Amino acid sequence: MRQIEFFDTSLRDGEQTPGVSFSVKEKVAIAKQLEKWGITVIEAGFPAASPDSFEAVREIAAAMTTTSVTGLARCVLSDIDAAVEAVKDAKKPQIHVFIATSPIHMEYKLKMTPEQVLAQIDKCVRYARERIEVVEFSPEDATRTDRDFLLKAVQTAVDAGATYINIPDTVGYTTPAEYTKIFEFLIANVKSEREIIFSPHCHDDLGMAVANSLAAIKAGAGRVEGTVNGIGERAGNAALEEIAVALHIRKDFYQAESPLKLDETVNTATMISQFSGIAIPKNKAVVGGNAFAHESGIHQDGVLKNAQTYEIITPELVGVKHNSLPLGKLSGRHAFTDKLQELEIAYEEADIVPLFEKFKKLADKKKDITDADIRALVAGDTVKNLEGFIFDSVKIDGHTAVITLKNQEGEIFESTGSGSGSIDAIFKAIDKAFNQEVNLISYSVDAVTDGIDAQATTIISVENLATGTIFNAKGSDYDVLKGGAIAYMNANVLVQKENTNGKQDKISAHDGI
Ligand SMILES: CC(=O)SCCNC(=O)CCNC(=O)[C@H](O)C(C)(C)COP(=O)(O)OP(=O)(O)OC[C@H]1O[C@@H](n2cnc3c(N)ncnc32)[C@H](O)[C@@H]1OP(=O)(O)O
Ligand SMILES: CC(C)C(=O)C(=O)O
Repeated sequence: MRQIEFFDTSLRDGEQTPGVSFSVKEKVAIAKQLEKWGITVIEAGFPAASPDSFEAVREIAAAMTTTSVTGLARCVLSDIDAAVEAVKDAKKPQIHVFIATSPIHMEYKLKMTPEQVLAQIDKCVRYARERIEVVEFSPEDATRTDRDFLLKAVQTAVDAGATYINIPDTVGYTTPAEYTKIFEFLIANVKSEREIIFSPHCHDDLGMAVANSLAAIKAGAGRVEGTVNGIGERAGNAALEEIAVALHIRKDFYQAESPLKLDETVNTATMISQFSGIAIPKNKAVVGGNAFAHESGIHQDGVLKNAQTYEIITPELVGVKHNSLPLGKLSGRHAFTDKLQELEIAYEEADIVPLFEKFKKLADKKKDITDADIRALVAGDTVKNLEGFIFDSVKIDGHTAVITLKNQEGEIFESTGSGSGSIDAIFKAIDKAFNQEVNLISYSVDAVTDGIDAQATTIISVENLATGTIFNAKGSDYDVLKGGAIAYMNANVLVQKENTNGKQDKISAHDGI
């Protein structure tokens, strides 16, 4: 099996992400984590860019024990001097020299002829190689470079002493099939006595950075460049964690493996996200929050029976403790009962159908169903056992409320009330529906779950004016008004029962609901 070298440029190209700037201390901490992860070479910065860039590369070079450290330099002697000075104390120092070779870059940016560019490559790679043994050369914008000129540029660098040839897709322009041909062409035609190692360096402008990098590996590249979480200039670079996991999962196809300790992947990704301030998208491959979450009923059922039905990557592989089956409107009964068991909620088989229906109604309105939601849903469900009315809906129009109640025969009662505010109007509507003398003693609302769409529990105390008995009742819903209406209706049901069955002792919320 071929071992692919992993070259991480999170601290150089990754820091070119608009808005990202790592402190020297952060860079050293990241480099230590990259070494723990198993990265072969860290491009620690562009030493000529600023004193801090230089200092970070110097400190990282001194701190690494097994990982190679390189610094980027233009084909400018003073840049190479700065890079050499910064990496020279590394146990395994390298230098990375680049110059653009595409017509547009040569003519408009460098204002150099192709011959001048070739002469500069020869001079600068030789200069670097006289100072540091391992030199990498990059013909910038290689994928928009004329193939024959690209071969000349690469051959010039190899003849001048470069060991590594990096073929950057600087503007994310290439495709897997085209990039494959470029690598096959160069590998077949570059002449050297020494072993030359080729690498892809891909940007994600067309969303193909990882696919292009993998295509290059398949075509014979022995090293791959990229960043953690794919951070980098514009749309970013190829995400190294995705490449490493793709090699691992599709060993059968790539016949190549990464040196990474994959169970350090999530730790590394989290650190980069925290220090860069760039959040990891939930749906990102390998390290996104949803990478091991199964939402829909058919998937959840499959995963409960055998995780491999819908999981090609085990969460443990990349350092995640376990997968998750978040409950939502697309969940099925298997996942719902699994959650009741996980939360150790006792239930009768007969409860499952009505509880599940209630859960589905809640899930239609609330995106993230949390454990607390499930507990509140099950606790509040006892209202169905009460005789009399079941709350159906509430509509508010200004200070007027229209409530709908259903009795056990399925008959619908609508009642309207007006008040000084929404709650007052709802309670007046319920008073009318029950037509009994009730005095509201206290009313309080508590958020019982997280988020702006959290469920709230309303706790109500009322006095039955006919008997003087105090009743407590509660109601839970994601809609505070509806929760209040349910609580007040529950209290009224208790009052109605007493008026029908004779005087009761004071009834607490738990007794009542
Ligand atoms: C594709 C990539 O990611 S390349 C890496 C990008 N990274 C950076 O740019 C690092 C941060 N950069 C910097 O701090 C600065 O740009 C510096 C210190 C490198 C240079 O700053 P300045 O000397 O002020 O030049 P400036 O950035 O304005 O322009 C770049 C100059 O380098 C030249 N140049 C660009 N690339 C190369 C190269 N590979 N080899 C030689 N010259 C180059 C440009 O033609 C231009 O030259 P000019 O001044 O004669 O027109
Ligand atoms: C310097 C090179 C490797 C680069 O970052 C690019 O071309 O994107």
